[in-house]
Amino acid sequence: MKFTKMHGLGNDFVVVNEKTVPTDVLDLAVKVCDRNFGVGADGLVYILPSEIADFQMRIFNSDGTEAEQCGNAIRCVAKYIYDYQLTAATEINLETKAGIQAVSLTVVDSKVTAVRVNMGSPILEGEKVPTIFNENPVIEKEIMIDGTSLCFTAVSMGNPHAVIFVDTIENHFVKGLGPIIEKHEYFPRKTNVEFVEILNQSEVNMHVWERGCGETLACGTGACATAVAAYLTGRTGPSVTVRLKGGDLFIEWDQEQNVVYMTGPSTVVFTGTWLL
Ligand SMILES: N[C@H](CCC[C@H](N)C(=O)O)C(=O)O
Repeated sequence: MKFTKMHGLGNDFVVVNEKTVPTDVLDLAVKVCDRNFGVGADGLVYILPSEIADFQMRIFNSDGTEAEQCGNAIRCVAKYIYDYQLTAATEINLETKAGIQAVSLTVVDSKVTAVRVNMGSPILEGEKVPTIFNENPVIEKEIMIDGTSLCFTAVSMGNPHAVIFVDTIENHFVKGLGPIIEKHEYFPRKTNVEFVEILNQSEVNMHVWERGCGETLACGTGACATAVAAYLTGRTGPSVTVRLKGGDLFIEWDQEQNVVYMTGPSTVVFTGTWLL
C-alpha cells in the first residue's frame, strides 16, 4: 500500500489514496500508526471517491477508532490532492462524516502555502455534542476529577470537544487529567480535551489530549472548538490565533454565516510503501 506521510503542525498522518477502505481498516490503523512497529502517526487517513463532493476523507485514530472529522487532516488531504494533481482546482469540496467541507488553497509558485477550511457550524446542543446534559450550550459545566474541580464548555465540530480554561496550563493537566476526562461518563462518545490559557482578546494558548490518540502537537477541530468556547464565554473576539505546541492556527467564527474557518499549513514529509 503506497502512502504519503504528512502533518498539520506536527499532528501527523499516514495518507492513502484508494478506491475503498479495506475490511480490516481499524486493525490496519493501529498497526500503521504504531511508532515502534509501524510507520508512526496520530492517524490513518483515506482519500476516497465521493458521490456528493470532489473527494471523501475518512480518518482513523491510532487506537483504531474512526473519527467524524479532523481539521489538520483536511488541510493535508487538500494539499495532497493539489500536489498529486488529482485536481487543478484550488477550491475543493471534501465529504467527511461531519458534512461537506469547502477548502481553499493558497498557491504561490505552484506550492500550497496555506489552506483555509470552512469547518461548518459549531454544534452546541449538549445532547448533540454529545454530552449527558441537555443545556444548549453546555457552558462552564463543573467536572470533578480526583478532587480537582474544573469547568468545561462542550462544542462539537462533528467530533466532541471539552474546552477547559485555566490560568496557566500545567504539565500534568494534559497527560494527567486528559485521559480521565476523555473517557468520563459525561461524554457518551468520549471526547477530545482542550486546556486553554487566554493571552488576550485575539490569542490563546491551547494544549490538547485527543480522543483515540492521546496528546498531539495540534488539533484543528480542537482549535475551532476553543475559539467558539472562548467567544461564547466572553473571553475573546470571534477570531483568534490558537497557539499550539506544533504551531499556530488562525480561527474565525463568522457570526453572519455561523461557520468556523480554520487557516493553517500542511506538510509532506515522505512517501513510502506499507509492506505488512
Ligand atoms: N482524535 C479526534 C480526531 C482527530 C482530530 C484532530 N487531529 C484535528 O486536527 O481535528 C477525534 O477522535 O475526534
